[in-house]
Amino acid sequence: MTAKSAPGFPASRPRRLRRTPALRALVREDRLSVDDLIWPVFVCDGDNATQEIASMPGVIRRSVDLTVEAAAEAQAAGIRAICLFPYTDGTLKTDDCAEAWNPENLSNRATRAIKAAVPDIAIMTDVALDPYNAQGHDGILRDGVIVNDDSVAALVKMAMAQAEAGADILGPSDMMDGRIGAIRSALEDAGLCDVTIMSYAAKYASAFYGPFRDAVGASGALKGDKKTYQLDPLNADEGLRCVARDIAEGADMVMVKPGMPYLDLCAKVKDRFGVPTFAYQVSGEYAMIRAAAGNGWIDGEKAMMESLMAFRRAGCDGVLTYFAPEAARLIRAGWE
Ligand SMILES: NCC(=O)CCC(=O)O
Repeated sequence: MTAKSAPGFPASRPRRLRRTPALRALVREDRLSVDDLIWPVFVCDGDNATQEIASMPGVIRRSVDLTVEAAAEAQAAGIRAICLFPYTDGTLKTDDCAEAWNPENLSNRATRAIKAAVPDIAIMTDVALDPYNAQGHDGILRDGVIVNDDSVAALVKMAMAQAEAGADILGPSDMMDGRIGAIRSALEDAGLCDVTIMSYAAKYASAFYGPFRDAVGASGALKGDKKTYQLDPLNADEGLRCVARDIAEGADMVMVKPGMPYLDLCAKVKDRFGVPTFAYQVSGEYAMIRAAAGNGWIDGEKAMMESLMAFRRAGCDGVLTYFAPEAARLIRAGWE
């Protein structure tokens, strides 16, 4: 369209509109706003406790009390939503993953505490069994096989405990078949019809999740890989079919994950379905930018902001990013 209607040189000199900051601002096609950011936070046990995560410099785990403080600070910075990830002690990991639906588990305690103190920030929770699974998988493993339907039954119990704790957005990240429909009907049956679901709909089997597994204490536990449930990085059509299915089953929002290597999927999802579309800029993407910046190889702030703008350009309504507090600060300071 643009190419067909564009006049040739010298009638068209696109650099005319790039000459000054004012002209560039006038014709800028999109904006990155603090409203677009969801901040993933890691929660650990203890009081007034923080723990560093070696593979994610600048990211820490916080005890529930400090997570509440961080949520209040995030809200003051304009961030609308945080996403909770618990670091689960090894002694609580079992083959049946029962800690996942304990109403008093770390994630549910954090949700209640944040809701009580910072009621306006949206809380997203992670629905997947891996933090609670002695086998490190997102589903239940039997005789070396991830069993789909029993995993879905466990995920429903987990999702319901999170919804009852006050989560605003459930984020099923497990990639089992049929979990969105099962969670949606359980919510309806329980009268929790306003709880939203952001489905990790197109989640790829990716090497970029490595630092996250350190952050939630799952790296040691995982045996094998997740290729029987997460998507093959070469499959775009299959990703789109999963998105279509999850929307049909009751997802309010969908996510593509990881983010930067899968921007093509983000654009296709938004174009094809027109639903609220999010990307997860995952731990490995964060770690790469931080590591390169830490070595002086790239300008960390510029690379971070450019990476986040790319999600908007690709059509995403928002992005889950560990950079959220830093990006919020720069956006509010008028970053261009
Ligand atoms: N279910 C959440 C994740 O797997 C996050 C991955 C990452 O940040 O690497």
